[in-house]
Amino acid sequence: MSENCNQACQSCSENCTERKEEQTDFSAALNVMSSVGKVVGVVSGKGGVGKSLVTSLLAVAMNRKSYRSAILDADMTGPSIPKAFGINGKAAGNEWGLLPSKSKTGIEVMSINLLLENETDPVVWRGPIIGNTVKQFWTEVIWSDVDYMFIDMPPGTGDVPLTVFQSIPVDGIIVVTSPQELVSMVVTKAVKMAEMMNIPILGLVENMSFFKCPDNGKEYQLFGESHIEQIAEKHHLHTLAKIPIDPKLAAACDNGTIEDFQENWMDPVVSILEKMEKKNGKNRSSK
Ligand SMILES: Nc1ncnc2c1ncn2[C@@H]1O[C@H](COP(=O)(O)OP(=O)(O)OP(=O)(O)O)[C@@H](O)[C@H]1O
Repeated sequence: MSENCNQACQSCSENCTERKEEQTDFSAALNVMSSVGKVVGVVSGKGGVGKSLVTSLLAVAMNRKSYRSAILDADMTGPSIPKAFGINGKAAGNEWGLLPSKSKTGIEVMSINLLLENETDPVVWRGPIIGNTVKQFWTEVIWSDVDYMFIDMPPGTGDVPLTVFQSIPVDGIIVVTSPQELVSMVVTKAVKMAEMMNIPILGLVENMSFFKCPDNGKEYQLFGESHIEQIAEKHHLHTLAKIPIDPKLAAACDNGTIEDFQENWMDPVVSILEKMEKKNGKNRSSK
C-alpha cells in the first residue's frame, strides 16, 4: 500500500494488494493553473469524414462570437489541427506545465505535432501510451480561461476514445458523418458509445453533403443520396449542419488559413453550444 493511501480505491490506479474495490473512476484532474468551461468532443465513426475540419470550424465560429475557444487535438496518429491554423512553432512550457500554442486569432491549440521534433514523424505508439498522452493534454497543459474546448477525437470507438471519455469531463459530443452507405452503421456505433459513457449527443453534422457547381449553381450529391435525416430521426437527434464539398475549404486547411474562411455553416451549432449545459462542473475550473 502506498504511504499516501487515502483509501479511495475507486479512483486509485495503484496495483496494490490492499485494494478493497475495483477502480471505477478514471477521471483526470485539470491542471491547477487551467480554467476550462464547456468541453465538446467531436467524433466520427470512421476516419477521413472531416472531423478535424468541423472541430476547426467550430472553434473559429465560437471565437468569432467572442468566446475564448481551444482545441485539444486527441487525434494522435493524424494530427491535422496545427496545419489548418498555420501553427508551426513548438509548444513551450514552464515550471507549472505545458503552454498551448495560440492561433493568429487567439485560439489555444495543443497537439502532438507541436511536441514532435518533426511534424512528419509518425506516432508509432501503443494504445495505452496514446491514451496517457491525451490525458496529459488535460492535466499538464495550462489552458487559460477557455470558454469552449473542442476535442478532436481519434476516429472510431476504440481504446483511445474510451480513455478520453473516461478521463476528460466531456459535456457533449457532436458526431460528424458523410453521406455514404456505411454511415448509418458507423454513426450508430458512435451514438451507442456516447450513450454507454453517458455523454449527451448535441447532434449530427454531415460533411461533404453536396457540391455546388460554381457555373450553374446546381447542387450535386457526389457521394450519393444523403440519409442523414433518417439516421437522426432513428436516434432522436438533430442534424445541426450540412457542409458542402468546397475546394476552397480544402485549400484553407492545407495552407493554414482556416480562420480566414468566411462561411456561416456552423451558425446553428453555435446556438446549440451557447445553450448547452455543463454536465458536471466538478473539477472543471480550478482557478
Ligand atoms: N467539405 C470539405 N470540402 C473540401 N475538403 C474537405 C471537406 N471536408 C474535409 N476536407 C478535406 O479532407 C481531408 C480530411 O479531412 P479531416 O482531416 O478533417 O478528416 P478527419 O475525419 O479528421 O480525418 P481523420 O480523423 O482520419 O484524421 C482534409 O484534407 C480536408 O481539408
